[in-house]
Amino acid sequence: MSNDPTIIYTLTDEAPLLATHAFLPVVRTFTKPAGIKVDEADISVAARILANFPEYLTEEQRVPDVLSELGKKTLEPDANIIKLPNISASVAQLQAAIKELQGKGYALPDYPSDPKTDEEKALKARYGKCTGSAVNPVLREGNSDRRAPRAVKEYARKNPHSMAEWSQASRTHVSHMTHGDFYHGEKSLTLQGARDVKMELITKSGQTIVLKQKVALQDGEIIDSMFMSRKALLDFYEKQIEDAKQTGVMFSLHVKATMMKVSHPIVFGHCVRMFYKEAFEKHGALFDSLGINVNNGMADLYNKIATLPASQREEVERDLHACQENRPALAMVDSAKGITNFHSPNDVIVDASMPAMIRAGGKMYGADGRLKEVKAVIPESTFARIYQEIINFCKWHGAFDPRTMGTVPNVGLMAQQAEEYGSHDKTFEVPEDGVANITDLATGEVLLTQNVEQGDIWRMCQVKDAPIRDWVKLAVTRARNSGMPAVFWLDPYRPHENELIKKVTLYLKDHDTTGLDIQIMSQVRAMRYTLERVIRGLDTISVTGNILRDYLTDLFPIMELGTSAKMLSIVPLMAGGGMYETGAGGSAPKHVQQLTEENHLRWDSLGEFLALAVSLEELGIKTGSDKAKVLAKTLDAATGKLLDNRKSPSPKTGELDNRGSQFYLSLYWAQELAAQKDDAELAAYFAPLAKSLGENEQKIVAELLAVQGQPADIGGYYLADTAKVKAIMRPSATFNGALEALGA
Ligand SMILES: NC(=O)C1=CN([C@@H]2O[C@H](COP(=O)(O)OP(=O)(O)OC[C@H]3O[C@@H](n4cnc5c(N)ncnc54)[C@H](OP(=O)(O)O)[C@@H]3O)[C@@H](O)[C@H]2O)C=CC1
Ligand SMILES: O=C(O)CCC(=O)C(=O)O
Ligand SMILES: [Mg+2]
Repeated sequence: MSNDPTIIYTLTDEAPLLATHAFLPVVRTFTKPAGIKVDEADISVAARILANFPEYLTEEQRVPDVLSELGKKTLEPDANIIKLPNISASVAQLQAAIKELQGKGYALPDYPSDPKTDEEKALKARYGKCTGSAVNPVLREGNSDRRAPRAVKEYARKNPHSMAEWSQASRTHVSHMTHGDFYHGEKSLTLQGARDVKMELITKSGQTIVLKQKVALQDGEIIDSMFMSRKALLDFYEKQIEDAKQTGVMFSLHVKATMMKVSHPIVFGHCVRMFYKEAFEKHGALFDSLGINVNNGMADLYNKIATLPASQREEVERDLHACQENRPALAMVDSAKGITNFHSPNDVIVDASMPAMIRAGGKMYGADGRLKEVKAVIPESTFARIYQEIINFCKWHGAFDPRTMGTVPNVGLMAQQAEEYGSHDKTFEVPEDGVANITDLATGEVLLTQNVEQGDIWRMCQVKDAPIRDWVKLAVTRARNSGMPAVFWLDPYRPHENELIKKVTLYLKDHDTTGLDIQIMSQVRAMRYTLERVIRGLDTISVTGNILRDYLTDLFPIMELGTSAKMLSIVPLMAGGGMYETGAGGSAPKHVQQLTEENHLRWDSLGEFLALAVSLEELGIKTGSDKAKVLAKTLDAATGKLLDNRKSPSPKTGELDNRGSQFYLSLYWAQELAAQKDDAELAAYFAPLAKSLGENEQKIVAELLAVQGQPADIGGYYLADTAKVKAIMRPSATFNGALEALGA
């Protein structure tokens, strides 16, 4: 290994991966004269599957466990990682990926959706490592700093995106549980001294079932024990479904089955079964025999009944339709294709789906392709209330105006698998009625206890002390650097957050906060306070736990900028390194479809441009490389110019797309470098590129546009053919030649 300063660039999935294949040669061309190495780390879902099953593969097919290696790298002070959004796979996506890999000659075992033997159970658990949010928790060894850079905010002010109107008469609302959910029965404590604990269930009959053998806890760590009652959840669903039917609004369920990969598929499945109650009662045995698990969505059911003889299948379909007749209309994910809210648990992901609904004036698409008012069902009340508050606000004040609204950056507690998002290995569907205890392994002392019933979802969450200290420090630093007030969204009535408040109050004393406006407010008050400021054009930092970090960093960017893809998303790693995420959004599967059908990639790499500039700046500071700093400064200027000149990708085929936008970024970056006075060597180095790209602008754009309008074959979805992707993503011989002239 050389000691050259290195940026590690992740290769992920779908649209971001496609864009990366075009962008990496640009990055390498520009960083080369500063002696910066750019390494690749393939953390795609396909690579993660292959890394997990070496014994099924030939020597040549095996791949190293890049994700684990990258996870280790985040603990080193010189880590500099650009992290693109990756697929957090649902079971259906996992199965599709396995099928594609098998078809490509990788002898992977089938996914056992209904495991019977111990061997099958072990296999399912092994595949489980590749599902859900399997990447981010491994890499996020730091807290989160997400904001709209000034240039991006200014651009949005000058070029406002569409915002639908809100009516005061809108019947759209949020429904959440009012008892029996995680919020209402939560217990929490801060540990005095390190301990090892186990999670056990003492059943009514006196039997002890150890659900988790050992969790090693640190001194000062906050732990919570909470459960969701199955009975309360089912009652809640029944009432909400009926209420939507009676009042004539559409029903839509919003969960986060990707990040909450154990609990939310169960929460989702109960809703689907309740909606189709009569059909499930009638055909329960048949569904079991087919191995149907609606925790994976109705898509799984329809796929499995397709194997039945026609008459039997038709009967089931008739019964499902009969249920629909008596139930409210469902919000659609894709009305043209008849895909409902229940199709797959990861089709409606709450952090993005609720803001999209609010932006659309509180409406979602119905089966007839028209926008309609909805009952947004978010069972867990813990965070659902913020959405009702913003809905109330919009009904009263109307839609937000991107031209005048203030900005809401976020400082989020995230490090070391903080809070709910780190709780998967400590989440259980309770097998029998009993008492669920978190018990000290050495002394037998019961730390937290809950009375639970069969089918309840019980979990333990943790947040370590060091990440909390770091989060408070980051909040103070951001408040100081931005001059904005900072609000900790913490609710003293929630046991966990009450423990956090104690620590926040204490750790704030470690810092000089003179002249800063730092407050602590419960979520609903914090939302109201922030929104009152937002409509007056005032900025407010939200300082939140992990879930609200996720929710708010889609919510506010989608209102302010139209998308969270334009966010700067930094993870200052606690060990001293940095990870730079690109935006806050996901990988938008429909973008790939447009590319393969029409050879147009609408994905906007702006988040990547912003991330790279910060990555270069940090690398410059840490390694004392003035050249890296110049690269950072000029890249920022080029990004500003890209926005001013409106060279972002268009969603429409036949217009400038991701590739065109990358070309303009390269042109402006080269021009900025050639024009700057800080480093004469770099100016001279990039002058010829600036000239050739400038002179050939029309020709390159024409070459890039010429390929659009026809299908493009990338040789796969989860494991595309890299050579094909590179050829498709780099169709301009003139642009490629100009980069190659500098040795790219
Ligand atoms: N950090 C990560 O690794 C994350 C990964 N994900 C994963 O991404 C997938 C999709 O998740 P979903 O919740 O639908 O969120 P997305 O952010 O992918 O989708 C919401 C919408 O935002 C727009 N969008 C997002 N990013 C861009 C971009 N760079 N350029 C242009 N438009 C963009 C698209 O809208 P339109 O085109 O209509 O304008 C898209 O349909 C899932 O697999 C999820 O797990 C999700 C969030 C973060
Ligand atoms: O890891 C994931 O699945 C999604 C992450 C996410 O939505 C976020 O961090 O904003
Ligand atoms: Mg998110």
